[in-house]
Amino acid sequence: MSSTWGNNIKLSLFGESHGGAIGINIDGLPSGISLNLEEIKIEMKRRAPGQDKTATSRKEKDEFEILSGYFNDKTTGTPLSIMIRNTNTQSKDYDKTKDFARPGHADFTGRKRYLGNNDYRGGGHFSGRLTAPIVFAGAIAKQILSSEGVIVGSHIKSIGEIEDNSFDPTKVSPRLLEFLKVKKLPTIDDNKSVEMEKTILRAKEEGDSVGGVIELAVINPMAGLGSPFFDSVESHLSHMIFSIPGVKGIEFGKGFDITKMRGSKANDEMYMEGEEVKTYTNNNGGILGGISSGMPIIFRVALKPTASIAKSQRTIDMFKNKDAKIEIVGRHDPCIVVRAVPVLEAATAIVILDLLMEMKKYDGFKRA
Ligand SMILES: Cc1cc2nc3c(=O)[nH]c(=O)nc-3n(C[C@H](O)[C@H](O)[C@H](O)COP(=O)(O)O)c2cc1C
Ligand SMILES: C=C(O[C@@H]1CC(C(=O)O)=C[C@@H](OP(=O)(O)O)[C@H]1O)C(=O)O
Repeated sequence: MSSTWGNNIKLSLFGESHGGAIGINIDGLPSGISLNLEEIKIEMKRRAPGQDKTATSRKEKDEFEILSGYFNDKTTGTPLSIMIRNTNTQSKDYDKTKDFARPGHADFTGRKRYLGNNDYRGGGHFSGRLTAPIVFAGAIAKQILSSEGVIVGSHIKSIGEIEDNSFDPTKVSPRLLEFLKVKKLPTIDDNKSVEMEKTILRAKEEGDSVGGVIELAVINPMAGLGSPFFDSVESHLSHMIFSIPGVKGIEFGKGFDITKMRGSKANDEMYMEGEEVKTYTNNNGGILGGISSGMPIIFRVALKPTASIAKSQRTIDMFKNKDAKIEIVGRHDPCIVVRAVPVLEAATAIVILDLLMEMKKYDGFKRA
C-alpha cells in the first residue's frame, strides 16, 4: 500500500484533487493531548492555494473536519481522522488534454501503474493538493515536539539562480525560525525574497516555471534518535521527503560539498558546553551513524520547476500512441517552492516524532 506510512505514528492518506474530499487517518497518537486548533489552522493557511500571485489561482480554504479521535478537547489515542472538502475544482481544464501526457507530471506513469483507471483531473492522487492533510498531521507533530523542546523550521535557500544565505548549522535560534514562519517568501536576507518573487513572476509571464531549494533545521533534537543501518535518521527523512510531489533531491549537512573537503576540515570537532556535547562545526548535519548527535539536524531539499506550464511542449497521445503537442490551460503554481515550505516542515516533524516515539520505547533503560 503506497499511501500509508510510519512505524509509531501511522498515516493513511486518501483522496484526489478533484474528488469530493482529501484527508488523512493518523493512528498511534498518544492519548490526552490537547491540540491547539488555531495553530493547526495557521499551518494550513501557510500552504493553502490561491492566496498570492506567485501561486495557483485555485482557491481552497483547506478547512478540516475532525471525524474521529478527538473528544472533550483531547486526543483519544484511537485513530484521528480528518477530511478536507475540495470546493473549487475546475475539471474542464483537464478535458482537452486528457489523452496527452503532461511532460514532467505523472499522467503517463499513473496511467501505466493503474491501467488507465486513475483520476487524472488535477493530477488526482498525485496532486500537490494531497500535501494539505500532511500539513495537518505535521502541525500536530510540531505541537508534540515543541512540548519536548524540539522545533522545526525552514527558509527558501534558492529559487532559480537567486540564493539566500544559509543557516548557521551550529546554532539556529528559535527566534529566527519564528521570524521566517510569518514571511510570505521566507528568506534570511529580506532583499532575496524580493528578487525571488520577481523571478517567479517573470517565469509565469513567459508561460514557464521555476524550481528551488528549501533548507530545513530541527533544533534542540535529543541525541540518540534513529538506528543503523536501515532506520537511520537520513533514510527515514528521505523516505518521507521524497514522498512529497516535485522533490528531486536531498542533502544533509555539507551534503555533496563535503567531498571537496579534507577530513581535517570535514570532521566536526567536539567540546563540552556544561553537561552538553557540542561540535564546533556541523558538516554532518547533526547525524552520525544514522543517529542524531544533538546538534541541529540540517538538510536541504531540491524541488523541480512546476511541470504544468503554458508553453507549447512535445508529448505523446497516450491512446493513439502518437507524437503530439500539448498546451496546458489551467491554474498552476509557477513555482511550488513557496507553498512547499510548510509541507516540508510538516513532513520533517512527522518523521522526528515517529523516531522520538521509537526512542521512548528503549529510553527507559539506563543509558551511557
Ligand atoms: C504544494 C505543491 C503544489 C504543487 N502544484 C503544482 C501545480 O500547480 N502544477 C503542477 O504541475 N505540479 C504541481 N506540483 C507538483 C506535482 O504534483 C508533481 O510534480 C507531480 O505529482 C509529479 O510528481 P514528481 O514531480 O514528484 O515526479 C505541486 C507540488 C506541491 C508539493
Ligand atoms: C489545489 C492545489 O494545488 C494544485 C496542485 C496541482 C498538481 O498537479 O500538483 C495542480 C493544480 O490543480 P488544479 O488544476 O486543480 O488547480 C494546483 O492548483 C493545492 O495544493 O491545494
